[in-house]
Amino acid sequence: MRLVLAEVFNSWQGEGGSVPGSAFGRRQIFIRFAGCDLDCNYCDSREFINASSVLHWRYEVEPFTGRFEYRPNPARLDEVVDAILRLDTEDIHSISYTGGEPTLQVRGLQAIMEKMRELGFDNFLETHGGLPGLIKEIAPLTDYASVDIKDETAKATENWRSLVLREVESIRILKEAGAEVYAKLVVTKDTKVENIRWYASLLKGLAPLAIQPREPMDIPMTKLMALYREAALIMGRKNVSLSFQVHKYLGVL
Ligand SMILES: C[S@@+](CC[C@H](N)C(=O)[O-])C[C@H]1O[C@@H](n2cnc3c(N)ncnc32)[C@H](O)[C@@H]1O
Ligand SMILES: Nc1nc2[nH]cc(C(=O)O)c2c(=O)[nH]1
Ligand code: SF4
Ligand SMILES: [Mg+2]
Repeated sequence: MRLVLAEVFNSWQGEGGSVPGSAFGRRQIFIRFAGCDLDCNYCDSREFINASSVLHWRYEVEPFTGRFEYRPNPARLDEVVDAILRLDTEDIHSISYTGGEPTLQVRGLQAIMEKMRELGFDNFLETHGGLPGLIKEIAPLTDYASVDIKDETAKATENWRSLVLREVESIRILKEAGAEVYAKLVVTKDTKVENIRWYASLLKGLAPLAIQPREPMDIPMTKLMALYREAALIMGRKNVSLSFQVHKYLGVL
């Protein structure tokens, strides 16, 4: 089994806010897969989007040291598991599978999620949710999931509305498989209120929503407050939270 990875590191989960299913503030070991089929204009992992150009993966030998060992891609499953276990600080809430888009390598993702569950870890999936057929294959191995709802302003793909509907379908699949799931929505100063209403109507009664300002932040607080309020009026005041990328403020991966 081979995996094309970007990096493996141990950090605090910096996103998700306080919605049920969020691991915000918890220790996680992150496996960042290379490759993505979308093109969000704000993506902070753009260097890993084209998997064929990611010739090496790296793992941080000690958390927060910025010291890495580099290995050639594709990675063997056993060497990735070895890197994870070396990074285990014995306070790990779950393993976070992110990227790029982890579900694009669904066989490798399945294999490592199985292995980590066997070793007693919970699995946390960070996904754009645009591939419900692949989500179906790993849903039984998923304990927690953050599924992005790509706002129109992300310009992630041609047919944006169809992507959002597929993301909602992925949320449904993960919930039915027993995972704790929340939706994450990156918003900008140009995010439209009528789109917030549409997302909130799709998510109402299905999953809570973490609203995350795009970094570097360009959205005025009054606008962020208005978007939050629109979502809460539709979804219920206990089902919406803010989420900031706190790891960027801490200066950690
Ligand atoms: C890099 S993506 C990888 C996982 C998956 N491809 C996705 O988009 O959900 C991880 C998370 O970072 C968020 N993200 C990426 N760049 C960001 C930025 N500049 N500001 C805020 N959130 C960002 C994404 O929206 C997503 O929730
Ligand atoms: N600390 C930290 N928390 C994160 N939450 C989601 C991340 C991601 O890139 O998927 C991420 C990340 O890159 N670092
Ligand atoms: S889906 Fe995720 S990895 Fe892909 S471009 Fe968007 S934010 Fe980046
Ligand atoms: Mg990140």
